[in-house]
Amino acid sequence: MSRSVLMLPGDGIGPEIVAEAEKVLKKVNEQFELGLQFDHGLVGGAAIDETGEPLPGKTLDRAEKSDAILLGAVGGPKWDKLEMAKRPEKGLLGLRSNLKLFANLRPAILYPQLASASSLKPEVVSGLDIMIVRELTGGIYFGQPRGVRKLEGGERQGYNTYVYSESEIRRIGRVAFEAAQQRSGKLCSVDKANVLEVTVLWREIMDDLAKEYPDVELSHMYVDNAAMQLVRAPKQFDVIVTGNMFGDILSDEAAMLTGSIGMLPSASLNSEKQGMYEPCHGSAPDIAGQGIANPLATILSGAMMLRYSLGEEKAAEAIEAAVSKVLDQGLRTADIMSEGAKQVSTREMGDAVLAAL
Ligand SMILES: NC(=O)c1ccc[n+]([C@@H]2O[C@H](COP(=O)([O-])OP(=O)(O)OC[C@H]3O[C@@H](n4cnc5c(N)ncnc54)[C@H](O)[C@@H]3O)[C@@H](O)[C@H]2O)c1
Ligand SMILES: CC(C)[C@H](C(=O)O)[C@@H](O)C(=O)O
Ligand SMILES: [Mg+2]
Repeated sequence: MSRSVLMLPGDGIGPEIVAEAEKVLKKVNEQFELGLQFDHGLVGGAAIDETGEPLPGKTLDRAEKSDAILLGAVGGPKWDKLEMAKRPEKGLLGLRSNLKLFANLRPAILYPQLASASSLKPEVVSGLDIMIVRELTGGIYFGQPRGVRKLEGGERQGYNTYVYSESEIRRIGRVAFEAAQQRSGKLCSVDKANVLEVTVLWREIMDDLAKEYPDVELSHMYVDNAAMQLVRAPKQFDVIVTGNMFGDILSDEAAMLTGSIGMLPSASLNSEKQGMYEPCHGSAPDIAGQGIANPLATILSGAMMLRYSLGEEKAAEAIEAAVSKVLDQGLRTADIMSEGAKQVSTREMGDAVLAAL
């Protein structure tokens, strides 16, 4: 059976890290006879430069037809002066909303080899394994109305709208409860229900859902406290479920517990389990073109793709084991470098994973 994977490298370090993930995926494709066909497309700034649009129709069409997508990152200062609707990030958000990729899974796992790279003391983070379930196609990112308007008197006012419907909350809630069932049975829902009505409803629906999952212990936490607890005692969390913007912020925070944002992969799924896979980090314009970016988050996103969209658990585990092996060998990109380790480039890291497979 032939399945198609669309590679969307994007901007900045995107092409550098996707090239390494592609090598790795092609190798497991051969080893495990997966029958994957690889195609490439344009998104973000790269697409603007070529076509004038951050999400060209051709890319969306291919994305809709593919079994899974691997995306690098989009954005960068070159396009920051464009109006919002034309920015590279619109291409990414357009893919997420058009493909209805409402469930964003962001696992923050500390590899024991990287304990000293974590922002926290080893005893606070050792064994850390958190799953952040972020709602991805709603909330303040997509709420209407939005924009910048002129007030009486001429002053301008920027505005966005934070909305969630019951059904949107319920469907992401189910993903999180099911994830908790498969893990330790603990779920923490993060909101701002002391201030925002939209999250009062969020909390109510989560409580309602909890009745259907008696084996899951549901707790609630305000987002400001959750941000603090993540750096105070992160191992109290197993699965976290939250809205689009809070999830964006908390996942970057959680990344540093694992040593680097360059270690955090993600899966964005729709109800058909079609998925887009991407590292949680951005296009890192400050290090683009230098060959020093960490490709592991993207390589691990490739493993998530094999697991969640392609049903190839063995191949996914092989990639994860290979990543662990290169870390055992003491190989580190600059962002996770520590004393006594050997610093390698983006390409050398990809080659090492390839060799470890
Ligand atoms: N999914 C995405 O495509 C995505 C995600 C986040 C940000 N962005 C975009 O990326 C651009 C830059 O955003 P930013 O600087 O706020 O965030 P960023 O994640 O690109 O970079 C933040 C910091 O982390 C470092 N970093 C990121 N990835 C790394 C890696 N793989 N290896 C080593 N270091 C890494 C960068 O060098 C930088 O110092 C913006 O245009 C933003 O909108 C895109
Ligand atoms: C680039 C941006 C639109 C995106 C987001 O905010 O979702 C990014 O920060 C992410 O975490 O994937
Ligand atoms: Mg982000």
